[in-house]
Amino acid sequence: MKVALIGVGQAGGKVTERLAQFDADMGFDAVQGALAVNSAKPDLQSLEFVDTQLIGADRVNGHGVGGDNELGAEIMQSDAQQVLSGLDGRVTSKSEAIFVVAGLGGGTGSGGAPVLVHELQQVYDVPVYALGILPGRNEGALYQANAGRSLKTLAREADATLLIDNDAWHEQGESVEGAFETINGKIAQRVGLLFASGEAVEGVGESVVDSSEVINTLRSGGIASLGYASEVASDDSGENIRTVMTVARQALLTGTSLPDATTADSALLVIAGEPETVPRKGVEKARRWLEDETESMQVRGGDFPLESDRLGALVLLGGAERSERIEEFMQRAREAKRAAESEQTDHAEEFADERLENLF
Ligand SMILES: Nc1nc2c(ncn2[C@@H]2O[C@H](COP(=O)(O)OP(=O)(O)OP(=O)(O)O)[C@@H](O)[C@H]2O)c(=O)[nH]1
Repeated sequence: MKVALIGVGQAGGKVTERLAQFDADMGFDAVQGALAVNSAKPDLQSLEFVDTQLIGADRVNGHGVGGDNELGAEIMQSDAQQVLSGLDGRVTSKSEAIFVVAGLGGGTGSGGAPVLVHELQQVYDVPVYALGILPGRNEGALYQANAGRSLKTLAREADATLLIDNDAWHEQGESVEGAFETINGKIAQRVGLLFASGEAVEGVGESVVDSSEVINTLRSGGIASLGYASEVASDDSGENIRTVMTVARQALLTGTSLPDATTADSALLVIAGEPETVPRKGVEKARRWLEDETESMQVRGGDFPLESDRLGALVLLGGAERSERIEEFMQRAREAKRAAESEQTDHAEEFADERLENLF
C-alpha cells in the first residue's frame, strides 16, 4: 500500500521517522513521502530522516503547547493551509492512503491530528487514517484526558484510527525513554510490514495479499488494531502448519497493539515468509480460527512473500471499538477530566477564601 505519512507532535514525528527509515532500509518503497509537523522547534531539529515543518510560531514561538491540546488544535487550524502546501509532492497520484501519526496524550499531536485529518478529508479522495498512540496507564491524568478527547474526535474524522497502546509493546522494567525506543521500533517494523504487505512483487499469485484488502478491512471504520508474532520456520511447509496457527494466535492474543481487543467487524491475516514454506492448509485453518475469535464473517487472509528464515503473522482488526480495553480507557479519560475540573474549582475557592488578605 503506497502511503504518505504526516507526523504531528513529538511522538508523531519520531514514529514517522522510524517508519520511513524502516521502509527505506527494507527497500519496500511503500512510504512515498513523509513530513513531521510540530509547534516545538527542538523536537523537529532532532529528526534527521524526514522533512519538517514548524507550526504556530506566531503563538508559541517554537516552544510547543505544553500539553494544551485545545491550543494544539487552534494552531493546526490556523496553519492548516501551510501544512497542506507542505504535502505537495508527498501525496502523489500513486498514494493509496494517508496516515496522520500522533501521540494522543500531549498537546500538539493530540489537538492537531484530528484537525489535520479533517482538513485532509476535504482535499484528498484516498482514505485518511490516523495512527494514534494511547498513553499507558501510568502516564498522568492530563495525558489520559487529552487522549480521550482526541480519540473521540479522530474516531469521527478519520476513515479508521489504528491504535497503539503504550502499555502494549514494551518489555517489563524498561525506563520510559527506553520503552519509547522499543515501542517505536516495533511500530516501525509491524506497521511498516502492513504497508509493505500490499506491495509484494515477487511470487505474485492468488494468495498474495494486496493493498485493497488492507483498505477493505479498515473500511469498518472506528478503531483498528494490529497484532504481530513470528517464529523460526521449517523448510518443509507441512511442518509449518502448527507454526502458522501459533503465530496467528500470538499475534491476536499477546502481540496486539490494543490488549484484549479480539472482537471486531473485520480482520485481515497476513502470513509473511518464504512462499514455499507457507502451508496453504495452515493459513486457511488460522483464518477460520480468526473468524471464530473475532466473531466476524469478514476475515480476509493472504501471504506476504518475504526473504526470511521465520514465519510472521500480522493480524489487522477493523471496527474493534467494542473491546473492553477501549471502554476501560475512555472511563479513565473521563475520570481524569472530572478530576482536573474539580481541582481547578478547588483552587479557585482557595483564593476566594477571605481569611487571607490580598497584599494590596
Ligand atoms: N510510543 C511513543 N510514545 C511517545 C513518544 N514520545 C511521547 N510519547 C507519548 O505521547 C504522548 C505525549 O505526546 P507528545 O508527542 O510528546 O506531545 P506533543 O504532541 O509534541 O505536544 P506538546 O509537547 O504538548 O506540544 C504521551 O502519551 C507520551 O507517552 C515516543 O517516542 N514513543
